[in-house]
Amino acid sequence: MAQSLGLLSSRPTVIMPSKLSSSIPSVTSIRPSFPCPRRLHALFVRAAASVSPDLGVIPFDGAATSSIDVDKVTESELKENGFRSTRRTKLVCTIGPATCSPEQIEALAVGGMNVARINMCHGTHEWHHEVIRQVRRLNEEKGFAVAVMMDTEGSEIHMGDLGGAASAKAEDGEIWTFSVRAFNSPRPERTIIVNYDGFAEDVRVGDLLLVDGGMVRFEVIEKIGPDVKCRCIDPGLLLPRANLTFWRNSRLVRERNAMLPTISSKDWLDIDFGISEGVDFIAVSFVKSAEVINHLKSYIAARCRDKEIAVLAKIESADSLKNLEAIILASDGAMVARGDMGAQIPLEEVPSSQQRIVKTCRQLNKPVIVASQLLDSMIEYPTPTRAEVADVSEAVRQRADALMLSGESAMGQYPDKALTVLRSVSLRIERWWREEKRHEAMELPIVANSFSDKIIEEICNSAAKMANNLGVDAVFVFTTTGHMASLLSRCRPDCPIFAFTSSTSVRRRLNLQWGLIPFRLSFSGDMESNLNRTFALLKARGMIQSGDLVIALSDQLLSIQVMNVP
Ligand SMILES: Nc1ncnc2c1ncn2[C@@H]1O[C@H](COP(=O)(O)OP(=O)(O)OP(=O)(O)O)[C@@H](O)[C@H]1O
Ligand SMILES: CC(=O)C(=O)O
Ligand SMILES: [K+]
Ligand SMILES: [Mg+2]
Repeated sequence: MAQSLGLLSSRPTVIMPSKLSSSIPSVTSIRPSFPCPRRLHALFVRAAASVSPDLGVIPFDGAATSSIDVDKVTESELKENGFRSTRRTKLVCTIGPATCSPEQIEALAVGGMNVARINMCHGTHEWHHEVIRQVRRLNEEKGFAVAVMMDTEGSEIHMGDLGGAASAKAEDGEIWTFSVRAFNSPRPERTIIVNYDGFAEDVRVGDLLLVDGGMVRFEVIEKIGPDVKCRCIDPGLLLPRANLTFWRNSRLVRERNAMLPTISSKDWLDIDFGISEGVDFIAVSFVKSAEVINHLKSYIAARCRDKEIAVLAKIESADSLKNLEAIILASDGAMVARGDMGAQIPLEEVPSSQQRIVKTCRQLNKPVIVASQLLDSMIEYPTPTRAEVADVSEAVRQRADALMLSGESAMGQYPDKALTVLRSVSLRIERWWREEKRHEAMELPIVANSFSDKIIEEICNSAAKMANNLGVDAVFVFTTTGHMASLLSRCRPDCPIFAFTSSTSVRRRLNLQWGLIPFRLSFSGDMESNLNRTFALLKARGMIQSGDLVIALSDQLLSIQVMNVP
């Protein structure tokens, strides 16, 4: 069932502007017949049009005005449970062998996936292309707004694949060889290929070699040319292309590998691929400084003028924590990549780093994802551990924008169940904290760097405060660039935020941000008519009801209105 319905059309097809047939009523005939909304309080903050040159009025597009894009899942959630109970925390799923079929991707979307992540450490461009195609098809045919995030490999040291094996078990006391040799013939047993040529020179006998942040540990016992012999001291499962770090005297060793570029030659090719595929986000692994983010952003800007790709900084190294504020300021968002982070800083420092990153992102108005091992045991088991549920709750309580599944959805046995756990824990914890009014207010510094942005920011702060004080059902924001919606999200109001944008790509990018329910809708500079039409469209689909109290904002008019749905 298609999810882009004309107001008066019951045709079960997607109505794309170009495909609208003459049988669809014209704009004038679909105007709702009820009178304009009764204003409880009408507050207009109008500023001269010149303050915001980028907020031009979108041409009134007759064809597109008759429809609104929303997916069936959002629609039925709103219908059945009302605004208040919608999930605010967004969910990112890594797509892998367990979830790459069209049916599996759809099951994830239905289960609440907001962003699909593809990890360029694995798979071919053809494989990733097919995944992206499936996500796009789902969006077009079913009205979803699932964004695609490409995650770069980065040039940190990692193992090669395991000669086709899905995993290998390393037992206590076993001797394994780590080598930079290229083996043509079948490789000898217990041999692991390392991607970094300087490996044998950099390690020393006595060093500890940590696989995957310490999931398996080895001690270096001998170096023979390019081969490094190691004894397993903490047994475990080796996974293909797992990350490797080495430690000396309890400290992470940063030898020449510290000089490896953040974006490798292979990463640049992957980024070109991502640009050509029109991915929505590029997450950069092992960011060390803001420069690399600035460099990538100008690279992207020079190559795609018509579409925007947001750049997310993955915070997973000691360097990235050192330069945190500058990196986040330069980026469009960040990821707390706890997997590698736990291999680069002491494990006991990971929780406080997470809290610091989440807070910094919120203050700087950048979306933040908490990632890795949230439900790790669900790779193998159908129920999470209590500790995992507590970990998910903590990230929700910190009000991170999004939570991410890695192995749980990429190669685990219970991807859908893992997503259900994230969804239900998020909903429950959000409601609990909201009802008990347990959230501490956070000081939100001004992020605007122009006067027009400052106006928008003040409007959002005031609207969020009003929304809480008046107990409104939802804030509606008509946003061209998405910026106003994200500033509202930053305030983390008690009610959900309906974000209307005429751009499908802005809609997808907004889907990563806390509390936003993004809709695609063409709108004009005339708020009266925008509101009437939006109310009519949403009411026709049962998503709002007469009497609902809403606050409506527009980034074109710079206005705040409070009203009951007529
Ligand atoms: N496209 C893929 N093809 C095959 N396996 C995959 C794919 N994506 C993920 N996996 C599997 O899922 C596991 C966990 O996912 P993922 O690699 O995303 O973890 P991660 O810790 O987030 O990675 P990284 O730190 O490299 O970004 C991987 O070790 C791999 O076995
Ligand atoms: C997600 C990721 O890259 C990590 O946790 O290391
Ligand atoms: K990666
Ligand atoms: Mg990582």
